Amino acid sequence: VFPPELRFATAKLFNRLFNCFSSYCYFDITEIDGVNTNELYNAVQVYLSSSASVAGSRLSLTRALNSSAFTFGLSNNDRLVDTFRGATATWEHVVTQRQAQTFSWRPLPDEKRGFTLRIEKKDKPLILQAYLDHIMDTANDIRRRNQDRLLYTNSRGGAMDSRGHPWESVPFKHPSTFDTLAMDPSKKEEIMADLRDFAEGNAFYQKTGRAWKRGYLLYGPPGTGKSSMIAAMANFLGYDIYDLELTEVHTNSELRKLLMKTTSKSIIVIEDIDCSINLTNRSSKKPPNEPPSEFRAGPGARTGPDDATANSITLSGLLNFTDGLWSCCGSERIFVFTTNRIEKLDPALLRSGRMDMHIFMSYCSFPALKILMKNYLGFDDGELDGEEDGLLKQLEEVIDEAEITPADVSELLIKNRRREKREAIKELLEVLKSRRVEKKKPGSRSAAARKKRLNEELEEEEEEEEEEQEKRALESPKDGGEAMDMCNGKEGGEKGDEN
Ligand SMILES: Nc1ncnc2c1ncn2[C@@H]1O[C@H](COP(=O)(O)OP(=O)(O)OP(=O)(O)O)[C@@H](O)[C@H]1O
Repeated sequence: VFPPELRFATAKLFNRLFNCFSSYCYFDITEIDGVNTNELYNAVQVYLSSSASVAGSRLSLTRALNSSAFTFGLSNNDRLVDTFRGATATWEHVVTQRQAQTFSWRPLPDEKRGFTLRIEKKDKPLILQAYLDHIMDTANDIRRRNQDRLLYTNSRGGAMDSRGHPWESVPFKHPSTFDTLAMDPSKKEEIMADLRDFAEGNAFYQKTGRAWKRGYLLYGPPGTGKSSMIAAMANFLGYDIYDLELTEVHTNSELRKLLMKTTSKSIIVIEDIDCSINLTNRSSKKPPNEPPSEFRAGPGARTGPDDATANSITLSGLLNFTDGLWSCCGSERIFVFTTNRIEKLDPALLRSGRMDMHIFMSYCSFPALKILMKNYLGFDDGELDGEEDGLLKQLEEVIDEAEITPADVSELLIKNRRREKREAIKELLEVLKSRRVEKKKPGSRSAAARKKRLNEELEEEEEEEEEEQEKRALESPKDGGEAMDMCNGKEGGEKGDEN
C-alpha cells in the first residue's frame, strides 16, 4: 500500500540508521559496470579461487580459454572469509535476477552478479587500497600461471593481423625444464638464482633507477641446448616467448614497433644473432663514405643477395632495441640472444646492461651426461657407483675428449632406450671411445686448429660476400644509398646521387 517514493525513502532511512550503528562498511563490486565488464570483479573471482579449496561444500568450477588449469570459485550467494594484514574481509557472491525491462546497447546476462566485500570501518583507511592492489596482483599472477605459455613470432614481412598486431602466437608447450636440461648443476643453479632475483627484483630495479630488464647471451656449438635453455627459462618463470625473426624486419622503426607490442613478463629471443644481421666486417676495408661500425647497415647471412638492400636494420637500431629508451616501454622483460660464434659479435652488443650474463653452452660434460642418462634411461643417482667394470668411471674418462654434444648423446640414448640400461651405456661408451680415437689420430686436427681453420674459412666467405655487395652497390647506386640512409638521415635519392 506504500507508494514507491515512500518505500524508497524508508529504505534509505533504514540504511542510514543501520550504517550509523554498524561497525562494518560494505563495497559492492558488480560484474558489469554500466555497459563495461568490471575488471575488479573478474580479479576478485580469480583471487578467491586461490582461497576456496576443494573441501568447500559447493564451489563453481571453470576453465578459461587457453588454460589447462581449473579454477574454483564461490557459488551463488556463498560467503568466504579472507584475512589481510590482520584484518578480516568477508566476501559474499550475490546473484540476483536482472529485471527484464533493463535497457542496454548490448545483451546483458539474465543474472546480475557481484561480490560484496565487508570490512570493519576502522580497517578501511588502513587496508582497502592495499588489499585491492593485492587482489589485482595476485589475480594476474594466478592467471599467468594457469594460462598456457604463448610463443609469438613476427609475421612475415611485418604484416599485421586483423587486430593490427605484428605478432602471431601459438600455445607454447615445450617440455624442457631446468631438471631435464643437461648441464653442470652449479651452473644451472647460478642461472636459476639469477632468473629468480630478476623476477623478484621489482623493488630493487625501482630503487636503483634501472630498467627492469635483463639480457642473456647463450653461445656454444650447435646442439648444446641453447633453444632448450630458453624453453626451460620460460617454463621456470612462466613467461611468454617472443621469437624475433630479424630477417623479416626491414627497418629500425619496424623493430621498435615490434618491441612496443610485446608484453611484460616475456622473453624476447633472437636466435643465431650472427646470422641475422651483419655485425662482422667492422674492421675490414670500408668504402670511403662508410659510417662508423655501430651504424653500419647490412643484410643477414641468411638473407639471399636480393635481400641485401631490403634489410636495413642497423647495429645501432638493435642496440636501441635492447638498451635504448624504447626498451623500457613495459617492464620485466628478458632478452636472449643465441649464437654459435661469439667472436663474430660486436663488443658493443656484449657489454653488461645489454647482455648481462654470458652463458657458455659446452659439449657434454660428465655431470651433464649423468642427467641425460637419468632422463632417457631412467638411471637413479648413484645407480652405477661402485660397479665392478667401472662403467661410470670409464665414461667420465672419455666424455670430455670425445667432444660430443648433448644433442648427439640424446640421439644415441633415444635409439637405445628400449634395450637393457647397461647395454645402452656400453654402446654409448664405445661411441665415445671411437670419437676420442678419431680426434687423436695424427691426421686429425686439434680442437684449436679446427677452430682456427673454421674462422679462416668464415673470413674468406665474408670477404667474398663483401666484395659482392660492393659490386652490387656500384651497379645499383639507389640501393646503396638506402642502406646508408638509416644513419645519415638522408633521402635515398640524395645518397644515390652522391654515389
Ligand atoms: N643441454 C641439453 N640438455 C638436454 N637436452 C639437450 C641439451 N642440448 C641438446 N639437447 C637435445 O638436443 C636437441 C637439440 O638441442 P637444441 O636445439 O636445444 O640445441 P641448440 O644449441 O639450440 O642448437 P642450434 O644452435 O643448432 O639451434 C634438443 O631437442 C634436446 O633434446
